Amino acid sequence: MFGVILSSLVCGLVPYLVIRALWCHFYPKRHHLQGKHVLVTGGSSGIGLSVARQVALLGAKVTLVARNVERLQKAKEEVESACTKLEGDSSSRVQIFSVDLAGRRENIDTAIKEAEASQGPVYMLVNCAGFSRAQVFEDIPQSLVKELIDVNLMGSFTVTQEVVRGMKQRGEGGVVVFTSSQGGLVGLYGFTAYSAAKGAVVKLAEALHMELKPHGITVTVCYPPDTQTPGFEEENKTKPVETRLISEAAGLFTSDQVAKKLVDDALQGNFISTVGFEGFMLTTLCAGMGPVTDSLSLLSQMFLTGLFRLISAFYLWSFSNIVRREHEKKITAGSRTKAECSQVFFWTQACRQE
Ligand SMILES: NC(=O)C1=CN([C@@H]2O[C@H](COP(=O)(O)OP(=O)(O)OC[C@H]3O[C@@H](n4cnc5c(N)ncnc54)[C@H](OP(=O)(O)O)[C@@H]3O)[C@@H](O)[C@H]2O)C=CC1
Ligand SMILES: CCCCCCCCCCCCCCCC(=O)[C@@H](N)CO
Repeated sequence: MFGVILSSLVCGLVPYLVIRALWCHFYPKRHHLQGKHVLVTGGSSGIGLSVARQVALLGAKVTLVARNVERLQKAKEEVESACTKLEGDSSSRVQIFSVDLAGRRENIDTAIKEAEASQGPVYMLVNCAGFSRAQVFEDIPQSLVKELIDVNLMGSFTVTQEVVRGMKQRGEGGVVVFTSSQGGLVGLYGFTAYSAAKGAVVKLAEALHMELKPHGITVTVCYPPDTQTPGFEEENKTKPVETRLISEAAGLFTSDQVAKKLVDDALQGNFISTVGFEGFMLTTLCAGMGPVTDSLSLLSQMFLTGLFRLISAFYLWSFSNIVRREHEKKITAGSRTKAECSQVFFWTQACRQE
């Protein structure tokens, strides 16, 4: 009986996913970017840089915001050279601003005002600036918790506040994108501080979506899995083995794959954007009472949540196996060291006695 239900669900899933992929591809876009101003925070590297390249290729004027000036300059050249085949002067297409989004609010406000003064009002804002650090709970210094929240949550909050004010006044609609993470939907080993910061971004986006809907401004949240970027390389230098093994369950993608899906979803006005089958299952399962932006996603959530909850139990079981195995390894290694220590102890004692 259970087998019949499960196999019919799985058989239904394949054609459904094909229809879904076709729908997403051919569904008409709600927003267009030709000649519009797109501001990308974290646009000098990784996912943000890929987003900047994609929107520039769609004819947008782009502002990149980050701290390091050399990386910004290099990113500007990269985006401009990607656009050489487009009509018009590509050198005036991209401008850069060096601002610390975890820093003083006046600097952030001034940069946005200057960016709008030269490229026109921001039509699309992509909050991509952020970082992650994985560490065991009790080892995380307060300063790191604060920094993770300041950059990932408060940075997005402040920039969006400033941009949305203008968007609402003009009444011409717009797009706001937040970058959370799959680790913002499920709390993972090593990500106590990071998951908290990225989870908060999701709730900020849900509430803002409700406020902005009557103004024709759509909100999208991107939930990337592990993505090959300089930020990811940095995270890997100190990441606990448990975090690495668990995260690997959702696969590894390129920043172009994540950015392409992000831009497609944002232009269609979809609230959720993710890549990969695990991403699809996770965002469907965790839809909760998030906004309904397209009927196909609502359908998946209605019919697949139960099945995906069951599947999640298997994933969680394998995750706890990873954690237990690593825990046992540490205990064995620990007791071996203790045994070695005591051997050394006896040996030195014996030497002393001699
Ligand atoms: N790569 C991954 O596996 C995943 C990434 N994400 C999220 O996607 C986003 C992009 O990540 P990714 O492309 O990997 O990161 P990168 O480190 O490659 O790029 C981060 C960008 O943000 C900028 N930035 C960081 N801190 C600040 C700050 N305080 N003020 C202004 N700009 C800042 C960086 O420039 P500069 O340092 O010069 O300021 C850089 O342009 C992040 O929010 C990340 O958490 C989510 C899930 C997975
Ligand atoms: C039906 C249920 C399906 C469940 C699938 C579960 C898969 C969970 C894996 C979560 C991966 C989290 C990666 C976070 C990456 C990240 O944010 C950092 N790399 C940032 O740099």
